Amino acid sequence: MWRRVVSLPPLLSSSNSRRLNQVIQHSQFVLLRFLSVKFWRDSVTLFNPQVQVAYGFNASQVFSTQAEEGVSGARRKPFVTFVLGGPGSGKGTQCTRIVNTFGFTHLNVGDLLRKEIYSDSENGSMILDTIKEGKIVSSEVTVKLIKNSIEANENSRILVDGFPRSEENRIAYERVVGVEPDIVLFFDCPKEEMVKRVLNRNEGRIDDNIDTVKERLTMFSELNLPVIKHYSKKGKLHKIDGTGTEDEIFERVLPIFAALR
Ligand SMILES: Nc1ncnc2c1ncn2[C@@H]1O[C@H](COP(=O)(O)OP(=O)(O)O)[C@@H](O)[C@H]1O
Ligand SMILES: O=c1ccn([C@@H]2O[C@H](COP(=O)(O)OP(=O)(O)O)[C@@H](O)[C@H]2O)c(=O)[nH]1
Ligand SMILES: [Mg+2]
Repeated sequence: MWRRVVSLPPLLSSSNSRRLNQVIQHSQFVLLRFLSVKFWRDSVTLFNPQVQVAYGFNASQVFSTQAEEGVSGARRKPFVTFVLGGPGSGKGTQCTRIVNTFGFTHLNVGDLLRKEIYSDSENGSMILDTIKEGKIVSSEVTVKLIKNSIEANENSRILVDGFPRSEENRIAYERVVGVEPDIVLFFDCPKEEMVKRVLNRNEGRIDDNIDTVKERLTMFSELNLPVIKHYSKKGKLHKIDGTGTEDEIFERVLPIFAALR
């Protein structure tokens, strides 16, 4: 199109025509450069992790969402389930079943913290001491680990196992992540049964001993039960009888997720 315009005017002398041609070619070059720099800048911005964090998305999520949702392209936030219950109540065991049946991703927060101990991170020794004592690791550390894991995850369904363990944990999560969980499971189990299970767990955990489990049960009653009450008031809580065989308990879990399909 540019060339056609240039070749049009017999009204111009050949030197004027050449000059006009040069001007137009230069304009074309400037325009192309402008467009390619703009495209490059937009791409860099989109893939910049800080920008992604600021806007609460990552590029892979944007693109997978577009694939999932067709034309709308709006980001769909993951469906997050918090899984709560005392030590040994069967959270991890039932999460594995939910993953296998409903395709969730399992974020075991205790495991995330234990990984920090073995990865020589700056918080490793503090986390080790806290777990050994049966206390709760500071929200600053835990929420960051959870947020990073959720952001790195491509699955739209996530189980957060063993968090929040206190109201302070819950409030920090909601402030940093910016959303509440969609539903909350609570495996309700008598203390004697929980102690029996923990002492038989046999996974070589430093906190699976009678002194730590006693402290964990105190922490559970004082700090975790208020979180459970909070979600109950909000209508998000599914209280599940955590006694009986693993199969029997999973039978109680099934309808909760089947209803979401
Ligand atoms: N219904 C059950 N009956 C007996 N033992 C169980 C049951 N569910 C889980 N366990 C066992 O109890 C221990 C604690 O279960 P786990 O899933 O790790 O609980 P949590 O994550 O709540 O601490 C594990 O050794 C597990 O195999
Ligand atoms: O959000 C969490 C989850 C775990 N922990 C620590 O990690 C320990 C083990 O947690 P895990 O969920 O692995 O134990 P479980 O309840 O499954 O026995 C807890 O006692 C706490 O010391 C914590 O501080 N905050
Ligand atoms: Mg567990």
